[in-house]
Amino acid sequence: MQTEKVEEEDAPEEYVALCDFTASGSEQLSFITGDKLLVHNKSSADWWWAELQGVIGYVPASYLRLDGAEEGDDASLEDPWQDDEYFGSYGTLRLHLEMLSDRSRTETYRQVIVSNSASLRDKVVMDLGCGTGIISMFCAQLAKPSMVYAVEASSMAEHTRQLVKQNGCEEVVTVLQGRAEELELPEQVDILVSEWMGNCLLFEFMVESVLLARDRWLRDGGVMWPSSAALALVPCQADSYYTETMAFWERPYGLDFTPLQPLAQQEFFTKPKFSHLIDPEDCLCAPCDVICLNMYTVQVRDLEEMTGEFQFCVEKPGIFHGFTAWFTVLFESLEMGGATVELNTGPNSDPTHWKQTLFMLDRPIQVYAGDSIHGNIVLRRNPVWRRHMTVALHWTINSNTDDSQAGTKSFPMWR
Ligand SMILES: N=C(N)NCC[C@H]1O[C@@H](n2cnc3c(N)ncnc32)[C@H](O)[C@@H]1O
Repeated sequence: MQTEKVEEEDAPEEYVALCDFTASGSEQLSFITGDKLLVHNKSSADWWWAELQGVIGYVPASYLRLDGAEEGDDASLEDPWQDDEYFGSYGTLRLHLEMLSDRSRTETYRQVIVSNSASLRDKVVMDLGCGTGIISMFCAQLAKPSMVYAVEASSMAEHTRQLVKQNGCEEVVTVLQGRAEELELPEQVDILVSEWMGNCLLFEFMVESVLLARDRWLRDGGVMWPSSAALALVPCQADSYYTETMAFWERPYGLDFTPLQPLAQQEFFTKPKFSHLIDPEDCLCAPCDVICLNMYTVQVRDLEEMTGEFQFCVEKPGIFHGFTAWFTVLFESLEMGGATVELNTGPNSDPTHWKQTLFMLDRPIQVYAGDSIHGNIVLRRNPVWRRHMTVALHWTINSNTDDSQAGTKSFPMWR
């Protein structure tokens, strides 16, 4: 006898919060570490529909663990650094091809070596996260250091050894495979050079490895390349992105699809848009540096939460769709008074593979010349997923034309 399988509505499951979460929109649910949430619907891998003390909303799935499960039970929490996935991705050519094809990035590092070639003579260098070894081979070809330790944790290292030999650099360059902060070097280094910057400067948090290696292997008076880093921010228009992802639903093929707009907002505006190429014309005013890192003094603990204030004066009327961020790094000269080299990934410089990062507000706001937009940005490192962070923006618009408006929004990157 055929019995009809009755689809049981999945009974809600109880999860416990592993860390605090601050909602960035009315459809999300805030909670604090230890809160017990009832998950009613795992609507996507990243966001679940849950209830806390009678209130319902979206919550980030990665912040939760099934109640009663032990720390070790959750395989995905085995490695908060996600090293297998992370170094696995760098064991293939795709990302190295992208980085090597970025001429602005790669030529800047070459220029740093060339303009310091005399001072590099007889120096000991560490190239942290050398990838295919391009920076190390620039050192060996364009200067005469006594030794370059090319450190690479991914399986690319074995190919890097071959490239070093293929290019006649094996006398100077030693490739070491492993995490830089765990490796034993035979000596301290005079220069720690690394290309560690991620989207929005910090994503991947490879910078933590650079700081740990600095503390362990850079000799007193040694040089960090980059020497400093700054995150820039600007209020901006993003009309084409808004039109493509939100306005589109107003009259597609003469139909009214506006009921999908809340979904579009959740899907397209909840996370930052990486690889955004902002047109300089879309900047509503001059950018400002909101976070600055001195690579000699910044500490790993400082990376947990970084806050930057901003005060913008709108230079032209337009639509305030959101904020765009990018970074600049500086390479100080080895010679006193020598020229500093800059790598700027902003809209007025040669484009790089990082492009810029766009943070879309939930709703566009008309602004006028003379309006002020002030507030702050908070980069909060994910307490569970150590390569991820949340970027929270708080702003107030004071206008002579309109009533003042205030807003706040948190963007997970990515967990
Ligand atoms: N955003 C970036 N510039 N990523 C570059 C990352 C490169 O450094 C390597 N890498 C990242 N972290 C480490 C580390 N702690 N130790 C050694 N290599 C590393 C990674 O395998 C890749 O080849």
